[in-house]
Amino acid sequence: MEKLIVGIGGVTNGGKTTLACKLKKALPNSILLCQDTFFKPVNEVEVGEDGFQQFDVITALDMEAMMNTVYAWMENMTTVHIEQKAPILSENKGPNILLVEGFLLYNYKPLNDVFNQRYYLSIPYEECKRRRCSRVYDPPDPPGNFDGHVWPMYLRNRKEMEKKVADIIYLDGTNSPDELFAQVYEDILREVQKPPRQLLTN
Ligand SMILES: Nc1ncnc2c1ncn2[C@@H]1O[C@H](COP(=O)(O)OP(=O)(O)OP(=O)(O)O)[C@@H](O)[C@H]1O
Ligand SMILES: NC(=O)c1ccc[n+]([C@@H]2O[C@H](CO)[C@@H](O)[C@H]2O)c1
Repeated sequence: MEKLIVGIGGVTNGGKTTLACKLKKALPNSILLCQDTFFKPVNEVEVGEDGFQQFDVITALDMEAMMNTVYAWMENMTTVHIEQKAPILSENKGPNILLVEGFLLYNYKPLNDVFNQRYYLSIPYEECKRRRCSRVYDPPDPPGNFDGHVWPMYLRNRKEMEKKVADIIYLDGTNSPDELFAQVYEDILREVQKPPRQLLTN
C-alpha cells in the first residue's frame, strides 16, 4: 500500500484546520496530525525583545516530539512481521495518508523533507487580522500581539520558506471552504491513484 504525507500549511487563520478536517472526513484512510498540539508549555516559551511571548517561531514548538510521531507513523506503515519461519511484509490496514496541518511546516527541514505534497494557504493582512481577532487562544493574544509579533513573524517565516522550498502549491484562503476542498481533494486522489513509486535500488 502506497503511503502519502500531505502538508496543509499556511498563515494563522488561513483556514488550515477547516480544510484539513474536510479532507480527513472525505479520505477514510487518512489520519490528521496538528502541529499546534506540539507547542511547548507556556512557561517554556521565551519573551522576546518586542515584549511578546514568542509563539510564532519554530522554537516555541517541540519539533523533536512531532518528528517522532511522524516517523513512528511512517515505520508502522512498513512493518515487517516475522511470522513462523518466513518474514512476511504485512499489508498495513491502518491509514495510508498522513495529513499534517500547521503554520510552520516547511521551515523545519526534517519535517519538510517527509512531504509528498505541500499546500500553503494565504490570506491578506486585513482578513487575517479580522479572523485572528475573533479567536481566543490559550493564553489569549495580548493587546498589539498581531501587529507586534504574529504578522511580522509570519512575513519573516514565509520569506525564509520561499527562499528554501520550491514545490509548494499556494492556495487562496479567501476562496470558500468548498472550493479549497475540491481543489486539494482532486489533487490528492490523483496522487493516490498514480502507479506505485519505484523503490530505489543500487
Ligand atoms: N475558506 C474560508 N473562508 C472564510 N472563512 C474561513 C475559511 N476557512 C476558515 N475560515 C474561518 O477562519 C477562521 C480560522 O479557520 P481555521 O481554524 O480553519 O484556520 P487555521 O489556519 O487552522 O487557524 P490557526 O492559526 O488557529 O491554526 C475560523 O473562524 C473559520 O471559520
Ligand atoms: N496552542 C498554543 O499553545 C498557542 C498559544 C498561543 C498562541 N498560539 C498561536 O497559534 C498559532 C498557530 O496556530 C500561532 O500564531 C500562535 O500565536 C498557540
